[in-house]
Amino acid sequence: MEAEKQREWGPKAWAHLSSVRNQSPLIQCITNFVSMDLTANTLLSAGASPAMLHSPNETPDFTPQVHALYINVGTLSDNWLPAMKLAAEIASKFKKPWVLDPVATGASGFRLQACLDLISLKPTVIRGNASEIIALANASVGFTKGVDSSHDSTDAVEAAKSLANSSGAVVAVSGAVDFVTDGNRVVGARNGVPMMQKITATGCAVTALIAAFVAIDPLQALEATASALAVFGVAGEIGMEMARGPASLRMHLIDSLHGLDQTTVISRVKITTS
Ligand SMILES: Nc1ncnc2c1ncn2[C@@H]1O[C@H](COP(=O)(O)OP(=O)(O)O)[C@@H](O)[C@H]1O
Ligand SMILES: Cc1ncsc1CCOP(=O)(O)O
Ligand SMILES: [Mg+2]
Repeated sequence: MEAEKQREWGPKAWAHLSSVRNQSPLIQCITNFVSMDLTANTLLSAGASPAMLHSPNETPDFTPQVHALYINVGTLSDNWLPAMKLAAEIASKFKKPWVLDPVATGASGFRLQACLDLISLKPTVIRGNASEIIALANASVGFTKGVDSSHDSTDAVEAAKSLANSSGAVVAVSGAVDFVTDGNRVVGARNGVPMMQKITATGCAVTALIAAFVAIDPLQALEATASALAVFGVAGEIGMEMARGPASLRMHLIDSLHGLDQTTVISRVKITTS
């Protein structure tokens, strides 16, 4: 029964990737300075259309036209926060899915409060590493080593369920296993390689990919999120076969994501219901 369920995920993940390629959803990204390049290139190599527009002067015109919005607080500053909140409000008003990456949310009270305020604007999906999801679920500063996690993803499954229940969002915790939950169901995506942690902004990039997958399947956010995480992980695995270290993995990961075919996705995606 479990093996049968797992076999259903490969075609599902392929269907999501194919739809992104066919529909090329427009994704507005309000993201950090570190991640802009990798995020835009990840979206392009998956077939989506990234746009890094963040001015509150253009958000009222632009956000209603996008297929999904991505907000990432990685290099948060006072003047960017109102722009993020405005974009989230407009996305919610126009029923556009939007996705939050709460980078280093436990690092300061300012960052934590910013993320809690953004979560009150009803994101469709929240994706963080284990320390970020634990900090949000506890609404407490601490738990984190800057932008990197000091916990394993398995440590954060209960926190993820609790955050999903309190926020109404699908919550994903990345790590060796990427867990995705709506507060009730929990699935685990078991693709990827540890070297992905040695490239800055892979977390940011996969959250953007989640936004693209949710853009083309907004009513099944859990399935779209798990598919995006698994597909990104498969691209990392194939990239690692050619890489000599983090810098070449970054290049090969993007190439592999661009070149993924049906047979590869269906045979390599590992998603289980836990
Ligand atoms: N130990 C690991 N094994 C396989 N993949 C991993 C591992 N750690 C992280 N990843 C992958 O790296 C990407 C970034 O995740 P992570 O490092 O947890 O996020 P962040 O960069 O936000 O801290 C995700 O696609 C995740 O699945
Ligand atoms: C290093 C760094 N500092 C602020 S944002 C950022 C990038 C974090 O990227 P990720 O969360 O994907 O590792
Ligand atoms: Mg991160």
